[in-house]
Parts: sequence; C-alpha cells; structure tokens
Amino acid sequence: MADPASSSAQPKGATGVLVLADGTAVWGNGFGAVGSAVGEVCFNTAMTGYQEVMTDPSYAAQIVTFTFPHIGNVGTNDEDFESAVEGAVGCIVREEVTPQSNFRSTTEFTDWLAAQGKIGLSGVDTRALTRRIRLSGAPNAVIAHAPDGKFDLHALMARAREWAGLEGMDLAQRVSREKSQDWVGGSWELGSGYGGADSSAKPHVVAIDYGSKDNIFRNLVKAGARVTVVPARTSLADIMAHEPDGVFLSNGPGDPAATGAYAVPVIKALLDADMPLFGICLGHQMLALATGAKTTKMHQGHRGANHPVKRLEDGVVEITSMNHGFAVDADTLPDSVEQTHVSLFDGSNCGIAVKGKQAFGVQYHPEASPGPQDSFYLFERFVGMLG
Ligand SMILES: NC(=O)CC[C@H](N)C(=O)O
Repeated sequence: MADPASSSAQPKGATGVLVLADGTAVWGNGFGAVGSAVGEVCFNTAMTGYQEVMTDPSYAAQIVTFTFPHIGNVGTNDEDFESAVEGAVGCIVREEVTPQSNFRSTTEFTDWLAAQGKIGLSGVDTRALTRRIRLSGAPNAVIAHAPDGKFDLHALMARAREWAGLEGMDLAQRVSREKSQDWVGGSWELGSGYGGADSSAKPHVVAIDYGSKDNIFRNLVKAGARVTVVPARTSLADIMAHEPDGVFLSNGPGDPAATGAYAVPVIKALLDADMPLFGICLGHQMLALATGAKTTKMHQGHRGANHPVKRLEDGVVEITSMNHGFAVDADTLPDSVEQTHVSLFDGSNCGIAVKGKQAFGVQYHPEASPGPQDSFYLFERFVGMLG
C-alpha cells in the first residue's frame, strides 16, 4: 500500500483528488459539489450523453471516468434526466469543462453537477486511469473537492479502504420509488419534448423499479403499453392486484445476488405463474437468478454506447448501450433457459429466454439514453406478446 502523501505530491493549485484504496492519489481540479464521496471507480466510453449517465440510478455508489476527453461542453437541460434519484456520485474527466454551447442547454455542467450534489475532477490522465482499471480491476476510492486545496489524504484513503465495495451490496431498495405511479411520459421529439401516454392503452405493464431509467418506461409507452411503476419490494399479491398483462424488471445498481431476499423470490413466483416477463440489466440478472443461474462480478465491467452484441437467433449484430459490472454466468444457465445474445467484446452473456415461457432479458440497454436505438424491437416484442 502506498502512502498517499508520498504517492504523488499535490501539484500547486490542485483542488481535487481521487484517492484509491491502495493509497494512490490522482490529482486534478475539483468542480461541481464541494466535499467527498466514496464509490467504485469505473470507466464509460460513450462520446455523448453524460447527463443521462450521471442520472442513471444504476451508477449509484460509482465514480465514472469518462474516456471521451471533452465532457460538459454541451451543458445540461431539464429534459435529459434519467431519474431524479441518486446516480453516480462523481465523475472524472480529461479536459477542463468549457462554457456550454448547445441550443438545448439551460445550465452549465459544473453548476448542474454542484446542484445535483455530485463531485467532478478534471485535468486527469483518464487514459492512464482507464488502463489501470483494465489491468487491475475497478478500485474503490474517494473523490474529493476542496476549493482551498486542503485534503486529509490519510482520512480519505481510510474511508476508501473501509468501504465494503459493490460485491454483495444491495442498492436497489435504496434507489427505488416508495410509492407506485401511473407512468405518464411518452417519447421525446425535437421541438415538442416528451409526449404523453395514453391512459387507456392496452396492454398493461407493471414495471418493478429497482433503480430504473425513465427512458425504459417511455419506450414501453412508445411500443403501445400502459405502464404502472411499482417499488422494488412490492409483493406478488400487490403486483397481481394491478392486473398486469406483463411485468417488466428494471435496471438498477448494486449486486444482483444481494436482492435474493425480496426480488428474486417474487420473480420466481411470477415465472411459475406464467406471467410474461422482460428484464433489462439488473432485471435480466435477477431473472437469471430466479431460474437458478448465477451471476458474477466482472473484472472491469461494460460501460459505453457502442458495445456490439450478437443476436444468436439470426446472427445480427446490435450496437448497444451498456452499463454493468456484474454478469450472468452462462455456464450456470439451467436447461430450461436459452442464451439469446452474447457480447462480441468478451463473449459474456447478454441475453436469455426461458424456454416454453414468455420471459426474456437482456444485459444491455435497448432504451439507449444515451446510445444507439438498434434494440428498440425488444420493447415491441414484449408488448406484442401481451396483446
Ligand atoms: N444497469 C444495470 O442495471 C446494472 C446492473 C448491476 N448493478 C451491474 O452493475 O451489473
């Protein structure tokens, strides 16, 4: 373990630092909120969509290193939120954030980040940090911003070391809604913004919120469904009381295996009842767990907006948006489950279907926001099953 005070001397004027659990100090310029936050450091390779990334609840307890060097230059707006609940705790960027330049922008990224209570660190060699994550895995760390440049590095390192880490951590309950909600937003159009939802639409999808991105619900609406969103701990009886035609299992933060006390048994019961099911990311992982498969923590995870995925039914390659640090172990899939999609980066599982049932999941994000929309057909496929 390096002594943080000696690992790299504080450059003159540095107002921000990332202190890894092993004592490495990465210096830069702090922006956004003042203070410190602990989390796992990951990297995201998307070139656009930083506001959606920072507001995706799946990033709870994570510090995002953007590999694209220019982050913040198109500002932020009131529309590109994926959620109002906590997402990433901080971000690390290469270049200083330049003034906003975009017709949709209403607030500078730096001011927006401060208002969201998230910490930024700029002027960092993000290639070196990303290479380190690729070689040695995603480290736990504290990101800190102090305008006076005063940091207690030993205390920051101790906090990073004491943090339990994402493995075994259940965060889905923490970020889930507390009350159910009739979802009202449709898809976004340039000039008119978000459309409405048809409250009389059929079929009716009950979506379980484990830390969901709003664009998933907008896509379900676009595919023709009426959507009711319910909290992560909703019981089977309460789900059934909504009389769903199908149930959607959302994305979310933390370790899927840590949701076994509440989410997985409900999903298993829904499967046994032949309820049509569609899971995205955490929802996909929990669907796999409900069939008896296992999930594992990945070395570095997949986060970006250009991940190629092969659809095994016809060999078509979908370019997808991804954000996951855990994965379904394909070797543990029972005979009752078919692997439907695989990552062309590392061959990891990216989709499953339960044989003889209308239940499937994907590890990636067909709702995009940010990212390509190649996989929208999955929403149509699911809603089409319920007609
Ligand atoms: N986007 C997600 O739903 C992420 C799922 C899970 N928390 C993971 O990191 O793998």
